[in-house]
Amino acid sequence: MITARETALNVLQALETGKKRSDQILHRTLEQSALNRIDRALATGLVNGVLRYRLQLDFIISRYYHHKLEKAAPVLKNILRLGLYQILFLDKVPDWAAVNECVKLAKKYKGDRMSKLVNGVLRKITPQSIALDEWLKEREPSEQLAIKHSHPKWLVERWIADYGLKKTEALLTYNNRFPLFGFRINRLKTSEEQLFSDPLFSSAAYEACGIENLFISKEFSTFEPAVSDGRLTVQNPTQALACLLLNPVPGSAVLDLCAAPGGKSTFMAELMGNNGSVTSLDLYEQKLLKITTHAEALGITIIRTVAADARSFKPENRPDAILLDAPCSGSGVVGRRTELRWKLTPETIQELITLQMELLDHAAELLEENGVLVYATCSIEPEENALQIEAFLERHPDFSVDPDRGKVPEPFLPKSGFKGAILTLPGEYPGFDGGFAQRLRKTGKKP
Ligand SMILES: C[S@@+](CC[C@H](N)C(=O)[O-])C[C@H]1O[C@@H](n2cnc3c(N)ncnc32)[C@H](O)[C@@H]1O
Repeated sequence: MITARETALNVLQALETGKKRSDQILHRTLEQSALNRIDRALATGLVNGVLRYRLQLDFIISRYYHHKLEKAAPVLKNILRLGLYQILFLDKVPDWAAVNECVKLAKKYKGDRMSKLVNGVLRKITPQSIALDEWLKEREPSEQLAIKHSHPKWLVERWIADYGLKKTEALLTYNNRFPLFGFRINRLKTSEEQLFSDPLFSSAAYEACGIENLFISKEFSTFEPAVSDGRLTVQNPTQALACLLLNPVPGSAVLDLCAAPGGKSTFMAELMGNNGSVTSLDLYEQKLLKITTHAEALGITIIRTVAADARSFKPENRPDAILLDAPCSGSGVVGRRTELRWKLTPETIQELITLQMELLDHAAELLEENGVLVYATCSIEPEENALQIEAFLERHPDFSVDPDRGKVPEPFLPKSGFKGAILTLPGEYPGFDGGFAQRLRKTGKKP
């Protein structure tokens, strides 16, 4: 029988090739395993925890492992990380049990000599023996934060430069918390009152988030039946803010240029009372199927999907409004996507900035005078957000920022000088991801 810890090790090993995402491998592995619900949760927690805390775990292990950890076999590194993660973070697992399991795994995968080594290293580590602050005190602040909160140093340096030390530490802390789920109530099918009078949800724990018809909760499976039958959509409130900023009116024609998996297309159709048209475009046909299926469950009939490249798509009729929810670094959702922090690089951000620029330029061509363009990302990098817009406005003097706040509730607007843009940092409001949205209008005025 393969245990939860061995399952976690197998998933971590499968990830070493770097091709697949951890949630996909976990899902497939757990589907084929005979583990019970509790052990599945343990395996999932171990994989997510080890991936998130990798930098901190390796830093601590290196103080006890008297060879070069970078040169150790991946399986040995992953066993040591699994052991240390349990010692540091899992109160319910006695340290000796965690160590024994890891020693057994080392014996099975690397033989007697390595199992002795794992035993020797892990037995020396206790939470009391770790003096992280002391070990880090000579290092520069960005490196201290990077290791303490297990994020790449270059990203921490960027955030300190953009947001200062205090806000950076707050968002790093938030990124390591258990991510909350956002849910949107489908007003085409139900109301908040009706939904929560359903006995299925009468004892469910949830919290209002300051946006009408949206709430957040730790529980996903409790609300799953209402997601399947179309009363709810999983959507983080930050994502909803972009649609509220666009505020599509019933009867209008909206073009959603990067639409899959469709969270924003379906919300816009709901805001329009299922009256008008939403053209949902994405590069990948396969991804568009999700929009069609979910729109059907929601009772939405005004969405038409189109597989095309948004940099060259020509609609038959010009839309009244465009939403461009561009591909981005995702630096605002690092807490939600377990290994994203290690996959991001300054080079990938640069490539995305170029793609976003091309998408914006083509979107600009598709609008009539007076049309509205909302540009959105789930990034908190100024180069993908405010600076991208600044450069766009220089290239397109026929566009202006539009200070119409649509249906965005007051508390989510900047404290002063609203210029059509909303930036949310991860955890700035409980449960909110990081993200950006900017409302622009094609005024047609050229100097
Ligand atoms: C941030 S996601 C959109 C999320 C979506 N708006 C939602 O709320 O569910 C970006 C999407 O852009 C699509 N995409 C990337 N490059 C594209 C292109 N050149 N043309 C059209 N879609 C593209 C990706 O397939 C991806 O689904």
